[in-house]
Amino acid sequence: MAKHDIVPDDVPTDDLADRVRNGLRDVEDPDLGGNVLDSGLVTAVSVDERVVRIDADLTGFDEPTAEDVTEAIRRRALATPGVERATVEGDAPDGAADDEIDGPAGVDTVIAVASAKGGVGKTTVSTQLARALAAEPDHDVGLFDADLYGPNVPELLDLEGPIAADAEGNAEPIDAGDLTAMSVGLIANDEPLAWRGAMAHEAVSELFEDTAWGELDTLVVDLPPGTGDIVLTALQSLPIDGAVLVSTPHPTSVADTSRSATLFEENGVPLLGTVVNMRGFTCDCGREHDLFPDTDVERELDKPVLCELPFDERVRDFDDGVPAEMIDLADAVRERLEDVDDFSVPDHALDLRGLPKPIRHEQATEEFRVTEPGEWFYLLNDHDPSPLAAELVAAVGRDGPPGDAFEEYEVRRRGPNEWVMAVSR
Ligand SMILES: Nc1ncnc2c1ncn2[C@@H]1O[C@H](COP(=O)(O)OP(=O)(O)OP(=O)(O)O)[C@@H](O)[C@H]1O
Repeated sequence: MAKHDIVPDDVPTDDLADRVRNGLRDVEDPDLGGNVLDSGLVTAVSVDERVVRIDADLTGFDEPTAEDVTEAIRRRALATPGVERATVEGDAPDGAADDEIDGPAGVDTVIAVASAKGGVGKTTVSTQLARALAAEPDHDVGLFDADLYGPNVPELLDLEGPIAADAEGNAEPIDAGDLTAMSVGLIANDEPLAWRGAMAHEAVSELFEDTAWGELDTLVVDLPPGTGDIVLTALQSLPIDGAVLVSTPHPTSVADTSRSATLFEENGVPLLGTVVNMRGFTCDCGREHDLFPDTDVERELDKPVLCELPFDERVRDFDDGVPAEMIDLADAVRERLEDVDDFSVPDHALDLRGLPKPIRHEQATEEFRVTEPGEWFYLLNDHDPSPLAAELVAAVGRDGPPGDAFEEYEVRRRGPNEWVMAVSR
């Protein structure tokens, strides 16, 4: 029988938090002995109507112990007359942290530029996009060249090392006119770049994290090409707010770009759209030629085309003013960022971060079961919560994929260690 069926309605809720606290004195702290309240393991108990939230400090425990103690706390809270639901939220147990790195504190927005293949104009687009964004008054922009296999930004912007360190020992980005830049090329000393998996991942994330970016409105990241491990780890570890894909209109390039789009979406990185590069050219007689008139990139990728660039010297000119197409691209990127940002998470969202994994599933399904049809259910997690969706579907007696089983269903990554699932039954 469900808990709320056996609790009389006249149990007063005003001192419910005290009664839950008293009950928690029955639960032993497996580390310090004594009870979880006096030992400081439970740091707060709060009540909203009949719903109890208990904050617990689970650091110092291994995962199985954290799981046991969390469950004991939750069950004891649920046994308190008047409690309808109980959730335990806490800091992660030792060893539960993942690979994701925190974003630079002073950087507002991180935009990644990616391509399925090398040579399609990714670096050209990232560099021009950074220049175009920096052309807006009072908009501070950085450019991070994470393309390990072809770090061409120093060459394009005429940048040279050595890289200086600030007082904390962090690398100072190089002044590149209207923007600041950092490149793996600046630390490689012209050596052949034969990076291997783990080393490559560390180089990208460490340089990103250890650069003293300061206060920036936007940081543009030129990712390595492809859909391999390095791109995957880069997009999982860097706090990317939105990604721009660069493709030529050639059908095979579009097909490869579609695979990149899937990879980004599967990893919760919002796709802002595609830049179609080298779409056509204007010949000496002044006539414009579309090289692939039959390719409709927007339809094939089902993503907005942010701009189409001609094959033209102006596009790769970094000395004079920023080409008009790039200013339009910067506007389109800003507009799309507003669309994808439009996803606010209410305070009452169920925050599963820091809880042992088996407990997370139970808490999520229990909470979800008692949401009313039509009511939104939000949960926060520190990694992709999509696998949980099938359990939510089953919890309310439905079947099929969550997109079909629910009225609304969306999963978004909002930054390192922060994923949101929003469901309306
Ligand atoms: N629209 C364009 N018109 C003319 N030349 C272009 C255009 N876009 C890119 N290029 C040129 O094409 C070449 C490849 O571009 P770029 O280096 O930007 O590609 P990439 O995808 O970053 O390549 P890699 O993966 O090798 O770093 C460069 O010489 C660049 O100047």
